Amino acid sequence: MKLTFYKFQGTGNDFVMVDNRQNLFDKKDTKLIAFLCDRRFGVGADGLILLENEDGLDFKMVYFNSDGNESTMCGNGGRCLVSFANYLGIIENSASFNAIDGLHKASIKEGLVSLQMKNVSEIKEKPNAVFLDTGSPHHVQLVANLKDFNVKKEGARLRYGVYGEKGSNINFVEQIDAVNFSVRTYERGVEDETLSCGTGVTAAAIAMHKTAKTAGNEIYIKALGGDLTIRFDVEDGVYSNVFLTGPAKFVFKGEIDV
Ligand SMILES: N[C@@H](CCC[C@H](N)C(=O)O)C(=O)O
Repeated sequence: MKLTFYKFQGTGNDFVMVDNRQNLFDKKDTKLIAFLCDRRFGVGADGLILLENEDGLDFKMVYFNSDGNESTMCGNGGRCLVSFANYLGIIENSASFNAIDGLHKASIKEGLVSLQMKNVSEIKEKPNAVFLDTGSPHHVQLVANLKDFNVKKEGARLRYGVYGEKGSNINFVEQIDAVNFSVRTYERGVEDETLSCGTGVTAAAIAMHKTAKTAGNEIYIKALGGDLTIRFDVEDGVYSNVFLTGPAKFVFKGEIDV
């Protein structure tokens, strides 16, 4: 059987997209999803996303990591899915959709996709790191000389050593100036560094504000695969109106034997 797929990327975080509005895709087929994400034998991606119907909303997002397992929210994936919905003609420049962490609103302007993320209030400050959930769990840690930092080795050590089997994504951050930061992320479920992680840079921006490394509420992040902006309001320790903005682009469409 042939499966039609679409490849999208957001700051280098790349995804296989499948239009599953007819519900034909077997979500329990972990091996198939891992195969489609495999960079040597399949299409190649950090994750796979199904676009499905949702009553009263534009669509529903179902996200799987490249290991084939369904996971929690993916910020760059959500932005790419909005771009995909626009490509399919389901939406024009705005969208409301459901994901595993609830309702998301998004807009497309001047080629950039802006996605509203969940509110964040529970933020755990540890001696050398911050842990918070921006739709997915994130450890955020400042390091010196991020460019030469061994993200894969240290990320894997913390992911399993501190957070166990359930795990966490691990973000390493270097401050550039008052509102600019560089971030590199080790993603669970990919079990490697990716070029960018949307929920990760959102977590990094909030963590930097919470620990007074910045007083800004518009933070600019350099990921390996490109630049992202995070804006938020904060009142009584609650971060709301959190928006993640950046490019989300169509790469190619294809068919694969499955
Ligand atoms: N790349 C994502 C995060 C995807 C989820 C993550 N790997 C997990 O399982 O927690 C993003 O852009 O947010």
